[in-house]
Amino acid sequence: MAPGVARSVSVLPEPGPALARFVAQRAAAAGGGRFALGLSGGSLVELLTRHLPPAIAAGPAAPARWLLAFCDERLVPPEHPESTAGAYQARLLPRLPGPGPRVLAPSPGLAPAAAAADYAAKLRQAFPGEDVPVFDLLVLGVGPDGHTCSLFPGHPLLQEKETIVAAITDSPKPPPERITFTLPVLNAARAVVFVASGEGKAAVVKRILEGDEENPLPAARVQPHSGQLCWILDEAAAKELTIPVEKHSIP
Ligand SMILES: O=C(O)[C@H](O)[C@@H](O)[C@H](O)[C@H](O)COP(=O)(O)O
Repeated sequence: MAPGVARSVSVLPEPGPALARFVAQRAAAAGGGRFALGLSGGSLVELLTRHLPPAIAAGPAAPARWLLAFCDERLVPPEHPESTAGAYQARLLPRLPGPGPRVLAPSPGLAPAAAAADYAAKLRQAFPGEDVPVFDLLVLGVGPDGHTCSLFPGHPLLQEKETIVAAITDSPKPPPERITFTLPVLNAARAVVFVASGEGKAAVVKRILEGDEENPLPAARVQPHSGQLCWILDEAAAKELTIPVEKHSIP
């Protein structure tokens, strides 16, 4: 693990409520300022839809001061069941107390390279003066192959150092055409939390958290330069770990 990164690993019977509390706590810590939050898709949509509204209702984390963006997006119409932004907008946002967050979503109907450029322009506008947007919190998932966002093992995008949003047209995880934050954005965040559940993730979680590979998996390359890196796992995803973990609590 990169020096200086404060990493915590929490193992809980059910990661959802803990993740929601973590997001709510970080949002509340933003005080009266903006809270810039990036969300990934997949199983996180249901997890956050179910658990974030009650966690927000209980505290001072006002979504009206949030900037909500998506760490990657599948290039399908917003109403398509595979659309990450579409899923959050249909399922999570209506359950947050109004007025809701400012949403930064990719523009639909563009070709991959144009969609990436358009989303990067939106980010630059939302983070004026920042070469690389600095999010307060990024919530990421991890695939069984170690991908995160739409950054896949062995893909040239892992070497991307300049652009903040890249297009991929050969995603091994369907649909094939996507856009994604690049590693510079992920590693600029003040805090990153990964969530992984289920036995199917146990082997890759062990590789990422305990391995020291010459060619690290994409999720293992997420080492926020000045921030906090948290992993929230259920017992099944953590079952192959030998490192010390926090049981039943998050930092
Ligand atoms: O839109 C996506 O596909 C995600 O951003 C992707 O990176 C996801 O987080 C992982 O594939 C894990 O997905 P699950 O949590 O559903 O296993």
